[in-house]
Amino acid sequence: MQMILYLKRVVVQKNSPRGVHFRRAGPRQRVYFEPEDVKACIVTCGGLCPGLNTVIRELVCGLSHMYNVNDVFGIQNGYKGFYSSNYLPMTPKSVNDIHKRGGTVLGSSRGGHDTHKIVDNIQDRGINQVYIIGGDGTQKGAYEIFKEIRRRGLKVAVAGIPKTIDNDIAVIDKSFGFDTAVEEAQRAIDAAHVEASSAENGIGLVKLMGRYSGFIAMYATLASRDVDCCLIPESPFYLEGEGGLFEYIERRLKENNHMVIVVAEGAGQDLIAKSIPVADQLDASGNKLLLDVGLWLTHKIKDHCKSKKMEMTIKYIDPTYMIRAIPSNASDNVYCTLLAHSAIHGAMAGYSFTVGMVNGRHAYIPFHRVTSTRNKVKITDRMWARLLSSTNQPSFLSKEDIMEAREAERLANRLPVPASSSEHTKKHSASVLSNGEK
Ligand SMILES: Nc1ncnc2c1ncn2[C@@H]1O[C@H](COP(=O)(O)OP(=O)(O)O)[C@@H](O)[C@H]1O
Ligand SMILES: O=P(O)(O)OC[C@H]1O[C@](O)(COP(=O)(O)O)[C@@H](O)[C@@H]1O
Ligand SMILES: [Mg+2]
Repeated sequence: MQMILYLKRVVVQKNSPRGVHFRRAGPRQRVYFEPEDVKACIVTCGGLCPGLNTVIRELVCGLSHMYNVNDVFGIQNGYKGFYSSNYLPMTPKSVNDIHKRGGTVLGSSRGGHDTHKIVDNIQDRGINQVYIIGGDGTQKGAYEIFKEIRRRGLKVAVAGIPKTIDNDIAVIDKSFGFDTAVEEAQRAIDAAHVEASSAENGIGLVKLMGRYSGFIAMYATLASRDVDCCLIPESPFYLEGEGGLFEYIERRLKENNHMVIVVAEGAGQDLIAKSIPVADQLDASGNKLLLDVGLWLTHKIKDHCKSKKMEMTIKYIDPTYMIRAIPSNASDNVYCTLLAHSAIHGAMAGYSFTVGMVNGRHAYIPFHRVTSTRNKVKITDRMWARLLSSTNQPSFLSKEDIMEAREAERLANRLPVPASSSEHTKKHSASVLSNGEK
């Protein structure tokens, strides 16, 4: 069984003359597996995300209702559960209500990916469909499992379903749970706004998730309209001097008596490291553990205002785990259902892949495509420009920084050097092209 690519023209990217084609997701006329021979398992890995239980439910119910597959098992607590825990039998009845709960009924974990032990167990237990729900690390793990399965010549389909609250998975339009997280973040921003506006020179500071990508912070800011400044990892900022954060805070407080700052957890890590030098620490999966930018900023702002003899109050709200521990909202529930169904159709057809929506269409994506890069906010793109104009915050960038970021983006996308006068027009038409199939 092979990963089959490029049969259906679904996605055409602007820079590749022949385009990059992914196979369109959906039911196939002919399936590879006989339903009565299927033994499927489901695992959830990495951090939590709204919608995990919905995906699990729809995998179990979809396999049963669409293909009459009833031998489905849950792997407990992430990858290590393949070789260290009992496999849980799952039925449509046992998962009937789980989509109403946050978290994952299967449990999750970081670390513990031992490819050989995992594939040994898949082989010994006669599993022939493996559904793996998780983020970038998990999809790398799924690819390793797929390669080992292929090396051993096993007839096992591996279906990756990308999850991450940070929305940092490459290629796909959006990860499930992201909308729910942005919606929940509004409650924290509202609280920060109420606290700030009820004090004299009040500052509300909200920290949101986003290790390397500031999508939650950016969308939560755009949605709220109460935010005066949004800080994300992709846009370095500085505190002191002209155009710095302190100057902006002073101005905003003078103008409006209060302000709200949203900071993504990965923002300003270089600044913190400079002021509090500590050795890098990693979690069990090898991800860098971040220093608390919210707490650090709170102290820095307080110290600055004290040195300027400015009376002020700052309230720091950290809702990070609250926004990912809730059940998914209606639109994420629908999205989770479609992803689960696409995964089932692909696995039944015998493919191995990561499933996802690409330019509005569900597609089967080769694992390496989603694991080789990370989706990040482009600070030279329209969305970040919209945010800057909605908050009125400083960009913290010099003209040189912007040119440098544009050049890096141009090189990464292998775009031609723009003629300066027609640069905007060219960029615009290229973006339009990249968003459509034709
Ligand atoms: N490069 C890799 N190769 C194999 N497994 C990996 C790799 N990176 C992470 N994993 C495994 O994937 C799981 C989840 O990874 P992690 O980074 O914690 O979360 P996420 O998948 O959400 O990014 C962990 O069990 C980890 O051991
Ligand atoms: O404390 P934990 O659960 O290890 O994870 C915290 C991290 O998980 C995230 O939610 C992302 O997790 P994933 O990599 O699992 O998608 C980050 O935003 C955050 O830094
Ligand atoms: Mg990750």
